[in-house]
Amino acid sequence: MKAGVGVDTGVDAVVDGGPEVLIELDAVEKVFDVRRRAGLLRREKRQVRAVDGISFAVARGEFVGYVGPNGAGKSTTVKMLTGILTPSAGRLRVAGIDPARERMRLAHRIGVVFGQRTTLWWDLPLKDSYGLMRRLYRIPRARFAENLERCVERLDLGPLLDVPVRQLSLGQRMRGDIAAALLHDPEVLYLDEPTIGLDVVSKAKVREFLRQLNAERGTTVLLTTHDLQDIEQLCGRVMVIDHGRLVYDGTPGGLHAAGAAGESERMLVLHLERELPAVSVEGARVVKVEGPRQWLAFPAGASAAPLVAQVAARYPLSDLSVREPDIEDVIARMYAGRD
Ligand SMILES: Nc1ncnc2c1ncn2[C@@H]1O[C@H](COP(=O)(O)OP(=O)(O)OP(=O)(O)O)[C@@H](O)[C@H]1O
Repeated sequence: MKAGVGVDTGVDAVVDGGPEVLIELDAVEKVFDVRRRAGLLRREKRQVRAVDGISFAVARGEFVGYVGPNGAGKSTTVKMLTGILTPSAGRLRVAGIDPARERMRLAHRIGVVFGQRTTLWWDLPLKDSYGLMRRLYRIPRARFAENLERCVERLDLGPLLDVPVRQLSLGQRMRGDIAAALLHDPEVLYLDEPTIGLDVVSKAKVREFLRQLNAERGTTVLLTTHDLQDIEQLCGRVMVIDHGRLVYDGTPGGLHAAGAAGESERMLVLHLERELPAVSVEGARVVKVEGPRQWLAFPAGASAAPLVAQVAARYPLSDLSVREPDIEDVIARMYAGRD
């Protein structure tokens, strides 16, 4: 492992009167048995080691990013943390509870938001879903009203309360789901891709809400995302998992340093009015041309403004966008930096 890419379980930080540990994994493994057809009659048994000996501790109030490439083992970890899956080996505790053994008791202490799926009732107005949540979790009326009011106000849900969930846009539905996960005051919130597919305004709204939730209420958050900006804007700590193993545990800044083999780059995507040879712009290089569209890479730390000014002055520009580097880019560079 490259120097600076240390894996610190964080356990040291919590002994003797340190912050309270809320999530604790000790050498946790999850192995799936997969059967696949290997001929007409034969079936082959294969094992997939989705989580391969992971140890970490998250203290109360931390906002932690849990990232990694597709298939790295993130969802499997989160499923074990909610009690949906039982670890094959190792020890796991959330708020002192063994999730697989006491899933229902744990449900009162945690909130879960899956970006790709909703926990809301599809045909019911948002507020009816919330009413059902209140009964399901046996939330006292006064507390429910207070929590709902805060979420409605801060997530701009007021005009949406009477709208059936299936009529909500993705961003509206996501805000609705986040509120639903918080009505019972969970101490821990797991968020799986909460900003995926959202427009810039909705992303900003969701991030600001989560930031406040963590700062004001001290809710501990474990965030799975492919969006580097989620990590940079929200997380004090980021853990990178790959092939079921923890390969980085530290600050988001340190992640960049670990991936410093090549400087992080952003992409300026130009839509020209017609097909042209590769443009020539100081401070950026053309990496792809596709019809009237051209992709220009430039250092992530540099401003896009002078590049846009140069292009606009010299070429027939009809539209443009800037693509941020994503977590995969950074992780790929992290590996490239190792021998
Ligand atoms: N129920 C299952 N049965 C068999 N294999 C599984 C099962 N669930 C996950 N896997 C395998 O375990 C590995 C880790 O999957 P997991 O869904 O945890 O990854 P992930 O990091 O969440 O990926 P993504 O970013 O794509 O959601 C993958 O190889 C996946 O195919």
